[in-house]
Amino acid sequence: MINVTDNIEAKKVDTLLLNEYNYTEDVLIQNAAHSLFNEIDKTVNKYIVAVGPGNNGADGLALAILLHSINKDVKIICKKNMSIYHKIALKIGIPSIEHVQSCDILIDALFGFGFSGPVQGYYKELIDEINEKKDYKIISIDLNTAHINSDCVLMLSTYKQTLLNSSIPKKVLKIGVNEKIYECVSNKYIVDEEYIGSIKKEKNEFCNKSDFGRVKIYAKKGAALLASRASVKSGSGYTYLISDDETRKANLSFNPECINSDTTKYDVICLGPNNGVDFDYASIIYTNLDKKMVIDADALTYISNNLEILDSLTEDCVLTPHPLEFSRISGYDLNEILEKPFEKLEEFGKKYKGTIILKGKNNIIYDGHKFYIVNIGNSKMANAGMGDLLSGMIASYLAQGYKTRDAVIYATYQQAKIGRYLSEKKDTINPTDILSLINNK
Ligand SMILES: NC(=O)C1=CN([C@@H]2O[C@H](COP(=O)(O)OP(=O)(O)OC[C@H]3O[C@@H](n4cnc5c(N)ncnc54)[C@H](OP(=O)(O)O)[C@@H]3O)[C@@H](O)[C@H]2O)[C@@H](O)CC1
Ligand SMILES: Nc1ncnc2c1ncn2[C@@H]1O[C@H](COP(=O)(O)OP(=O)(O)O)[C@@H](O)[C@H]1O
Repeated sequence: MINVTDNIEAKKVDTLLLNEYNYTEDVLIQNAAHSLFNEIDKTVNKYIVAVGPGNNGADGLALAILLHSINKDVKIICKKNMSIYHKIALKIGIPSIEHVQSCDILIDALFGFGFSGPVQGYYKELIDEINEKKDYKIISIDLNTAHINSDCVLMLSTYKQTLLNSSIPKKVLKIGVNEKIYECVSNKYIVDEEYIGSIKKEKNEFCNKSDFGRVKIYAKKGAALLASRASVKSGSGYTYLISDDETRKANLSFNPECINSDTTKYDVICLGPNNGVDFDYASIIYTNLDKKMVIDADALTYISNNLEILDSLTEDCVLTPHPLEFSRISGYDLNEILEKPFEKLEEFGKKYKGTIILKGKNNIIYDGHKFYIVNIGNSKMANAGMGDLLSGMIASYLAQGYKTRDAVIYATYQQAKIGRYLSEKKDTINPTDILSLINNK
């Protein structure tokens, strides 16, 4: 998985690599430049590198030197940079220009994580000029310098936290440092295919349906159909729906594999999708504390009026709020949650047991120790019922024996991955579209 760092953590990584592991700035800059060089489009000819005063600028200069080595038409705009790469660039004849000219790619190597706003004077004027003249593609190194209209950001070594809220295309490039080294600095990770592959459970040839657990869902209306169908399709051995007559009747034709009656034998309960807020969730929760539990939607609203329930939750409980539901159960201000989701989840997670997922573009999963971010979904998925579907999927993977945290990660990733696949074909992605593709190879 890829570590996520805010600016303070990125600086700590820098210090750690230099002081504890004996890397030098030059080794890191060289590694960064080679990774950038490998990634950058070399089918075009004209490049301009806008160079800032620090190491972000040095990365840009080292890249310019590599582009020059393969005879590309590369120029630099550099008012000041004390690194050796500036001297080399000038010595080998890379032209230094003062104003932006026509080119194919402009590389923004002005500022990285060492920047602290606002930008004024010379750099402000240069940035305005870069944005104004734009007949080129702008590629930013590590972070897009304030207000630059970047087309792509190539992050170095870690995912930069501020870019979680940006829709600019981006990629993390390795710079020859083992990711485990970052673990003592950051506990935030972007979930990737590699991690999903490592937690995926394969089915034993001699298995039986009872090996894949029993899910009992308390839900009503369309939400009940979505959650229970998602549980069935994600592979739980048995799914039971506890609901009203009308819903069960509809479920019979929509979801024939689901069992429309109660059971005393089950491993997981999923509480809440459109189940009403006047239901007695407290007694179900208190009598099932030995089971795994997914608490969603109306059950979360009920808890916000019965907060003492939070104290009894176990490590095997999953809360699945969207930001407003999280605000209701935590008492935190909604804007504060949106601005500082990690801090707020940590504050909440230190008080109560279990795993929580804060849903949205960035699904942030916190298990009391680490944050796992699933950010491959898209806004076409923002419509009612998506959360109900997710609850059913999480319950299903819990029943199949996934660790609590991993069940949430696996379900969220599968849902978002289908959403990503469908986004190429559709403008709106409904939960039923996702349902039809759950478990497809
Ligand atoms: N460790 C790693 O993982 C690796 C990191 N690497 C690279 O290093 C980058 C970080 O480098 P960095 O620390 O030198 O900071 P950087 O972003 O170049 O800016 C600092 C300069 O900007 C100046 N400045 C700041 N704000 C300003 C303002 N508002 N207006 C005007 N000036 C302002 C500031 O001035 P000062 O505050 O010192 O007066 C200083 O001169 C990182 O993003 C990545 O690209 C790679 O090389 C390889 C491995
Ligand atoms: N902008 C977005 N980008 C990606 N995924 C989104 C976005 N908005 C919502 N989602 C997904 O949709 C679901 C929203 O859940 P929720 O708000 O509880 O929906 P509902 O209550 O209608 O079931 C989550 O799984 C989330 O991942």
